[in-house]
Amino acid sequence: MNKHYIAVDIGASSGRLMLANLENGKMTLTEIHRFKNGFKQVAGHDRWDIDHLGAEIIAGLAKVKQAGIDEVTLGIDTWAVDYVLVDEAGRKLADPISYRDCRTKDAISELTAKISKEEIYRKTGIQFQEFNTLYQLYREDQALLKQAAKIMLVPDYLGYILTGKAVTEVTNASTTQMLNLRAGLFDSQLLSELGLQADKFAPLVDAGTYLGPIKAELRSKYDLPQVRVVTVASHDTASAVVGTPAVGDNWAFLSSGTWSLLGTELKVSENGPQAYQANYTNEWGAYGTYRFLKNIMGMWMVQCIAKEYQGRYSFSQLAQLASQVEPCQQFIDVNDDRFLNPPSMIEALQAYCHEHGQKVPQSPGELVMAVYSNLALYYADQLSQLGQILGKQLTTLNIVGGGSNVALLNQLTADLAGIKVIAGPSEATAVGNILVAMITDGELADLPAARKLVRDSFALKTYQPKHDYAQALVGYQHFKEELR
Ligand SMILES: Nc1ncnc2c1ncn2[C@@H]1O[C@H](COP(=O)(O)OP(=O)(O)O)[C@@H](O)[C@H]1O
Ligand SMILES: C[C@H](O)[C@H](O)[C@@H](O)C(=O)COP(=O)(O)O
Ligand SMILES: [Mg+2]
Repeated sequence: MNKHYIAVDIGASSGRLMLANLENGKMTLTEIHRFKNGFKQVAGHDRWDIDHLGAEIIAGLAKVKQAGIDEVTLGIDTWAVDYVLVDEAGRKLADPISYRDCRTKDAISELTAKISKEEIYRKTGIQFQEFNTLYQLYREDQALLKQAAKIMLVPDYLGYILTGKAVTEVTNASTTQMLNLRAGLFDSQLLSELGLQADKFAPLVDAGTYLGPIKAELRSKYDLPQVRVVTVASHDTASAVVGTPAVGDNWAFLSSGTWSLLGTELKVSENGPQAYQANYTNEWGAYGTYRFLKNIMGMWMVQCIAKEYQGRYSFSQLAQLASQVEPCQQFIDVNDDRFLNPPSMIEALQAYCHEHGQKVPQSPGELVMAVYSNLALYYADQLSQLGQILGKQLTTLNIVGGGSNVALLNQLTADLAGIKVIAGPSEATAVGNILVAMITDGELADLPAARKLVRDSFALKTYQPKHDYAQALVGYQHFKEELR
């Protein structure tokens, strides 16, 4: 492949530009640029620094040019649900508010007093999370919303500032909980509940749509290569699923990053009563698929612990400390709302254990093992529920993302879920981003061919169940019953 592909993958904790090369039927990824992401309190809300993210993309592209590459194809994927309000002149009206901001507290109960949860789920098939765009817009500053010409989801906004072209890519648009499954459009009733018209959003496009060239003024101002921007599966989890090296039909994925997104890929959405009761979501995937998944709190909890130790321990050091601690010494519902954005994760974990009569973790290793153990218990529980809802026997769990680097957690998950775990690639999101651009360019035929390339290119590790945690699993079920 004499073409160069760049993935811009911006997760909640970090962003990266990854350069792909294809030789002898194998893809290699080179990290060109990595930068921190995160939100800060600005003007009364937790906000992302969207200009910083734009500047880091430019900085990464300048490095590509300095490396002697004059022409690239680029895709952008980021976290979901959050948006930028843009005026008629295309200027942002404010920095985007983070989904972890408290402004949407109790918004679901308020909005669903007007239109029932059952009706919203029948229309959209999307999980109820208070941070969904639907509730953010419901709580948005109405004057600012009126002043806005367009609502742009974060990756679409970043594509817009690079090219001047505005679109709304569907994998990420589905996370708003405003897309109607049957119509394939923003639902008119939900829009009217918000006092919005459909043209408040740019036109919907499928993943893999060519967006346009980078603006000439950016190229000259920053000495950048020629850049063709393709709107890929712009929800990072959608790209992660594309990049999952799955084979056959009985597989589940765990996109393990700031969030743990556990689910499987469907050809037809599943928004029946069982899925509704279990709060599973039908986020749209690339190529007409659906990502039937559940959000689990994820490595966010470890990120917070690491931050509270002022970065004294790297993530691998924390995993090493955790490996010296017996697993499953306490039971914690990792999806308890208190863990979404606590002032102190350590205090939240310890208070939870006090309240529920569980052994209180104290040391860094005990805290991280408590998180790993209860993430793995939650994964095991959800895999069982996933199989029941879909009536299928799931035999393999593909773990991708940064969390797939944690051998201890991969093994614990295999043991507790009694399932084969295949770990990697850790940068599956970036890989999936590039695969969609390659399919658009005709460099790859389709999704199965793309996933074969992933299997042929990246070292994957397999973990078979080998330790018996029957007692912990029984204890966890009792703990869950007590929570009800
Ligand atoms: N070598 C490692 N050892 C332990 N944990 C790791 C390692 N590498 C990554 N992680 C975990 O993966 C997380 C980052 O995953 P990543 O997919 O990059 O997140 P995101 O895309 O949400 O920014 C870190 O917060 C950390 O918990
Ligand atoms: C808020 C959403 O649920 C979140 O964006 C999730 O869908 C996601 O994609 C998180 O990706 P990370 O790479 O930040 O874990
Ligand atoms: Mg990510």
